[in-house]
Amino acid sequence: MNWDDPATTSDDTAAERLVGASADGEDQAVEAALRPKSLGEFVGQERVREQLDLVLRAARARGATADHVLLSGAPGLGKTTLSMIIAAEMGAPIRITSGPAIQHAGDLAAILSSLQEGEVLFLDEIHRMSRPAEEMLYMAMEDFRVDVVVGKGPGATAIPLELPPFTLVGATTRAGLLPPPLRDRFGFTAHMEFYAPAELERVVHRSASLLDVEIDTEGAAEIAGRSRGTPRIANRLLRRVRDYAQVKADGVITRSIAGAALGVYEVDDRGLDRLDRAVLRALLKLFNGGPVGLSTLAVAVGEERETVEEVAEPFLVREGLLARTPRGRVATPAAWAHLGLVPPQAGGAGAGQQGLFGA
Ligand SMILES: Nc1ncnc2c1ncn2[C@@H]1O[C@H](COP(=O)(O)OP(=O)(O)OP(=O)(O)O)[C@@H](O)[C@H]1O
Ligand SMILES: [Mg+2]
Repeated sequence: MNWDDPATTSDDTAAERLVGASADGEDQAVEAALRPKSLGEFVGQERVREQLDLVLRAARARGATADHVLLSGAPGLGKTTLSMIIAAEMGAPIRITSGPAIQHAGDLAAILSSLQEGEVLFLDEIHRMSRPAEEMLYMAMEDFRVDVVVGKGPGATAIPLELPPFTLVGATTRAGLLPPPLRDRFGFTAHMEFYAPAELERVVHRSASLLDVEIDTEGAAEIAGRSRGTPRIANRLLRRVRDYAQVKADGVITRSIAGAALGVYEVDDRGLDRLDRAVLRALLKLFNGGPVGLSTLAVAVGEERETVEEVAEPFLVREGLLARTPRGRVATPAAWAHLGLVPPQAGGAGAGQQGLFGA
């Protein structure tokens, strides 16, 4: 597909973008090797780390099972990693499942009743659990008990079942979607923030050394700066830059190698990819910076509304390049600057034309 040409249409889903935050097949294969195994190894998130350290230390000192923990944050920020660290720090086994995998309360009852004392139950995408399972979980979390319903209709009876104490670690990208009774049953909620460039630099250095790749300080900074505040993206960009360094150079990653490699993959110095830039370019060039409706903008870049709204816009908004207003999408001054264009009002009549054939 050609995102540079606003007229090109495509049914591509942009799912395999290099700067996408969710895990692709290759990520899943290598992530296990790159996952920090202890709180000490976990880079950044100082506040969350400190709070969690206290929770876990106190529980250990009491010889008790740790309180239930809710991890909320965008994809790729380290929720699964932290859940494994919690188990490791408690010296406890971990059972991993997810909201969508638990469709019936019975599925959950089976898991809960087979837990060992002190075990960590990691429930990923907890906001996507079915309603009956959710209600069963309330009681399990609070009273370490479930009611198993036997039989159907008027003859059905609930048999109470005692559970061993366990630690539920729930993860969600959408904490706002959790019903308050569920949210309230967690003893501790960790809000994971996007990482600062310096933190991502440390992630890149750490991963490079695990992958046995040589990288200098500036090379790591270059990758970190394009990683959208997300360790998963930093690790993925590192792998692509490593390939480039191996094929085109001596394998050592420097600033110029990283820049050239990510240029090949069209990830710019701010971490925008072709889709992001196509949306911005259409907004600036075709609609003079807006406001323009989402549907019109989507047609202009030849994408589905949802792709523009859910794939491109969140990062553009976060970067302060695009604003969603009641009248439509509007480019900010930073957007004009990023694409090297001059906003119309700044230069008088016709100024928006400048750079029309350039950028
Ligand atoms: N603080 C960190 N330090 C070092 N590496 C990290 C850190 N956080 C995440 N990573 C790396 O980023 C990758 C993605 O992390 P993880 O799978 O834990 O994200 P997630 O929040 O569970 O994402 P999703 O919402 O998609 O499930 C892992 O390979 C891990 O190695
Ligand atoms: Mg995860």
